[in-house]
Amino acid sequence: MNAKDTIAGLSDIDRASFGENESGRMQALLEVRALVERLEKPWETVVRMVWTQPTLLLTVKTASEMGLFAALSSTPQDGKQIGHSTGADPILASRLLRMLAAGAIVQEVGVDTYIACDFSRALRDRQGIMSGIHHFWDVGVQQVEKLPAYLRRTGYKNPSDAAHPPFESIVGTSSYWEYFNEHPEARANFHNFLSFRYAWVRRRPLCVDVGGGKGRDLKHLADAIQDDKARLVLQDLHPVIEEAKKEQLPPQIELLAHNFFGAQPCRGARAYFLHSILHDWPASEAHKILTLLKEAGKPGYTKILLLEAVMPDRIKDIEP
Ligand SMILES: C[S@@+](CC[C@H](N)C(=O)[O-])C[C@H]1O[C@@H](n2cnc3c(N)ncnc32)[C@H](O)[C@@H]1O
Repeated sequence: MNAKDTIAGLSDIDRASFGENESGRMQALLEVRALVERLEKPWETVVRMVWTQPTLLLTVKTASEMGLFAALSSTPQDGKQIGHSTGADPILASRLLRMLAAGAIVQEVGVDTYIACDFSRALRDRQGIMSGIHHFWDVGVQQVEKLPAYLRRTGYKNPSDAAHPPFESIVGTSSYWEYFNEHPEARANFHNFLSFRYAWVRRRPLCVDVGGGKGRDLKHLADAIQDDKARLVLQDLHPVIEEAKKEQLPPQIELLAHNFFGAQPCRGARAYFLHSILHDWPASEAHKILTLLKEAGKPGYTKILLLEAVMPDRIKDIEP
């Protein structure tokens, strides 16, 4: 097959090509990323990292706040019309729309003419997937800016003091969770964003989701097992549990404010589940969290289930 045919074949592939085959879709994504790395020249890679991606990110943030995604529809409109309907300078609206079209976030259908696409429609909802972009502004931007200087200052010592993490010096509070106590809107952005993550589902009659956020995983578990007698317990810090109460979770999910550095009140569970918890803590704190769960569990019966993204020793061993 020549290069032209190969490229034509690639453009026929999209998410729908894989149906329910999630692993096939992930495998294709890894292949495509590897293809980009093989094709890109170093200059192009750096441009993508320092210009294209940050610019796209700030354009999406600005477009959301301007109401630009809400102004788009399936009827083609030019930048001027869209600018007028949002109250923005039409020239600025056109410039942002061109950037969004280049990033495949809106669809360009003619010169300076655009329509909404599935992704831009999803971005209309401030509490939807867009909350991830706002979350990055809440706590990500400062880290991008200040972490290199922090590490330089500390002589490139691996951060392992849970009481004084880099976050404290960069953002000013001792942890994300402290920061969220002082900024409930930032906490809402974080948990709204997490609600979109893939869910963990296993058939177990009793599960305590430790640091389970607003209950996304337990809700999927409850839906999957369809057993309203299964006792499922959602635990997180008090303010998060208060947020979870607004989520209309299935009735068999009990909500319990609990700090995982204290003795586990729910004893002898079939499973204690920790999704993206341990990576937030140095080894000594992770050890403490697990020890408390081990003490609460029933020997030979209880399982502690960890779901974490783990870097393989070699990048080439990444599994979809
Ligand atoms: C990265 S989030 C993961 C949330 C959820 N498991 C998920 O996968 O969507 C970490 C969670 O740990 C919670 N958390 C942080 N410190 C905690 C503590 N000391 N006790 C209980 N939960 C805590 C946070 O509120 C947050 O919901």
